[in-house]
Amino acid sequence: MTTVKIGIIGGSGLYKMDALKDVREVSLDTPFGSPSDALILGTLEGTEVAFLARHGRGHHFLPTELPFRANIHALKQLGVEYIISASAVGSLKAEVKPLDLVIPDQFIDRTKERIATFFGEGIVAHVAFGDPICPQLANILGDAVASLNLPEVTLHRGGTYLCMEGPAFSTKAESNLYRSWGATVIGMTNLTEAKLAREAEIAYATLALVTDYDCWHPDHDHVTVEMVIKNLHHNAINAQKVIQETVRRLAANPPVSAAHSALKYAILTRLDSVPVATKEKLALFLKKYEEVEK
Ligand SMILES: CSC[C@H]1O[C@H](OP(=O)(O)O)[C@H](O)[C@@H]1O
Ligand SMILES: Nc1ncnc2[nH]cnc12
Repeated sequence: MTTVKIGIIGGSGLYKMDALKDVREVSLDTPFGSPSDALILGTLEGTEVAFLARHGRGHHFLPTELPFRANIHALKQLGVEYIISASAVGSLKAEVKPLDLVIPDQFIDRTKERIATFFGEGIVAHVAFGDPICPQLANILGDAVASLNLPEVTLHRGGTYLCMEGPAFSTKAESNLYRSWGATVIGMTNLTEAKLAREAEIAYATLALVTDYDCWHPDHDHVTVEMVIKNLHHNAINAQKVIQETVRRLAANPPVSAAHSALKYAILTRLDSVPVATKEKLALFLKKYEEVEK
């Protein structure tokens, strides 16, 4: 199979990358079911990348229904070492305006109905997640945004992404609570994805595209899908420019990331005592450590 080091996960409003060349589709199966859609392989700035529409190209999956594990496993199967995620978010701070770009460096978890690990069924692992976003990849993403001088867009490097369950948007009381916690933006997808990427030893960073002020701002209407879609169109154009520039920089200088060895000290279970079926399911993640244990 082709090896692809850079994966792109497109969120709401980013269902394809127009600049991709030599485009091919691959439908992959995984021990965790089927990914959200076929993976789109192609070259961007001369570098082979894999693109996946997080909710499917026709936006079929609720955040809760997303096959997060299959998506990350499928990217790992291709050889992906870096994931650039693009996501629509609401702003929880006055200075972070719709159409601004945020590169979060932290998460707060308010999800409740998701499986956010590949482990279990006879194997226990606890990955470090104090820095959930790869700082090196986030820097490259930030530098790419800064170099583009996008009109009317402010870049915010760092910030906390509060990940809620959805699908309904927040109540005003919730939105204000998250503001009191210091959260910067709110969305429904990225924390789960970042955790699984870490377990899969893939460096992960997010380009968060602000579409609204959620429902807390006294001078702005409460978020609606109509509002999000209107701003997403503009955001999707910016997102593609940023991703293209990020891929160019990343391919020229791929950084070493702590994420690439996240499992080194995380697995508590002796691999020779793991049930065969579990070992087979996780073979893609464990093979490098099995050789060490032998
Ligand atoms: C369309 S508004 C809510 C929807 O948008 C965000 O999606 P994504 O993170 O995939 O860009 C948010 O998380 C919700 O899923
Ligand atoms: N206000 C909001 N809350 C949750 N997810 C969002 N995605 C875009 N805007 C959002």
